[in-house]
Amino acid sequence: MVTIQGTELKEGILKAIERAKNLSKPILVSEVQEIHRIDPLSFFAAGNKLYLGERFFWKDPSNETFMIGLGICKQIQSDQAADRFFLVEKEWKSFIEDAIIYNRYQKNGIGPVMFGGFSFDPLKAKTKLWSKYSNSLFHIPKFMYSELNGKAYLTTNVVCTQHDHASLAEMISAERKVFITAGAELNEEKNELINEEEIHPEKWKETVTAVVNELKAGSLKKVVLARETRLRFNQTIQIEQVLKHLLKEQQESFIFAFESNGDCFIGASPERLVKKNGTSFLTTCLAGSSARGKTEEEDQRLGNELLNDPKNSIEHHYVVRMIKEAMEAVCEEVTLPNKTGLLKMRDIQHLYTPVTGKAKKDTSLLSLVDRLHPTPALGGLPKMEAVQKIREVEELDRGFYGAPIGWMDYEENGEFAVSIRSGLIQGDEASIFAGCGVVEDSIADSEYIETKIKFRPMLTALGGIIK
Ligand SMILES: C=C(O[C@H]1C=CC=C(C(=O)O)[C@@H]1O)C(=O)O
Ligand SMILES: [Mg+2]
Repeated sequence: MVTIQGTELKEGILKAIERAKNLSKPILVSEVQEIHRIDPLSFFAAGNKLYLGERFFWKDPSNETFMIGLGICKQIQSDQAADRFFLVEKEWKSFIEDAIIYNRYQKNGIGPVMFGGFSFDPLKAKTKLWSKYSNSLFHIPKFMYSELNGKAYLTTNVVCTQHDHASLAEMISAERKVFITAGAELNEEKNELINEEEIHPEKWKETVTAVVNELKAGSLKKVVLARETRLRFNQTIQIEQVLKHLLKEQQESFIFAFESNGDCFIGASPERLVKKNGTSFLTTCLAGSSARGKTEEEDQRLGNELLNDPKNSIEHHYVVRMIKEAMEAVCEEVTLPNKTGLLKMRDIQHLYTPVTGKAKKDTSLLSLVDRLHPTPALGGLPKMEAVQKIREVEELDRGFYGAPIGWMDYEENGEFAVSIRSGLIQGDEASIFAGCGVVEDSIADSEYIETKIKFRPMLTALGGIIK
């Protein structure tokens, strides 16, 4: 049983109504309370009735951070392409500027937090597939459960206008009591796949070959090409079931779900784009892939082959080169290990180089997202030329796939992942996405097999592959 005192919230709401009158603008009240641990997935599921379509779920690879948001108290969204990272940051700052915040805990990821992301390329023509997601889209939840190193917190956010009344506090307290004490049951119905359609695989391979030929001839070094598989199930896909599966099978990954207007973008990405804590930044180079072995020996052999494979090494090296340069431009110091490592997930292993840096003063999280996205793990090298090439030749509307997804708090700390190994759930259908780094030595058939492996985590979690 979780008991929550509502005294600060009530006081805050009274103050906020007054402030809203004086400043003629809506005012946010945010209250943080330490609470007993709740299973993060059942908190998400508890929002199923009241907040369906307005929820998010986030877990980091260390399994030390869970953030689950229910309801939307404010949305930041835009389809504008120019300065999109800067504009989101500006709107966020102005939203929290006059906020009344009750938070006595020195932690990142509690209090006012915005969660969301960006599309891969705002200049690519948008299709119906992604009509429910603006090119920049962030939600500030009404209620957020954060679990940080085993401690649990509940943030309640309320936006007050001058026309609101003190009774708002009682309404909010009653609302949160319902889902905090409900202890939601997970729906155990399994999703059953009834149709699977790879979107034009032969054409995709032809594009890969055509791009390889261009790489041999011109100044482009690498282009990441992605494709889609469309799935249909016997019933409305149970998002909780998909998350449950990902949480169990993809523990080394970021796990995210982001609902918008009835659709849900969901995935288990092993790739960190950037994490900020004060002036410390952490980012990751992840590119170059191989299957996992069936036995310990085979797995080690495949890992060693990957570490020594020239084609995969060059794929990886381009990412390291670009990220190092981007970090050096904004950091006092940048640290990289001198040897490439391996990162192993259930279905796949990758070449891996973590990068840490101490940022120069006033380097914001979103300015670094802007600098890094897309790294050559999702775009290519040189960056602008590669993105232009993808825009021209790729059939897929990537939408939020391959782009920054994550959160930022009111002190501007936060974390973004690169949203790969992901899919878009739309009722009883879903699209899943996978891409791979095409370099001069790429062979279309091998890249095709690589994307097949990259579909597996989402396909399995959706119920499309029975283990
Ligand atoms: C583009 C994807 O993966 C990237 C991240 C790691 C390894 C990659 C590769 O080896 O090609 C890709 O660059 C994807 O999973 O859809
Ligand atoms: Mg690759």
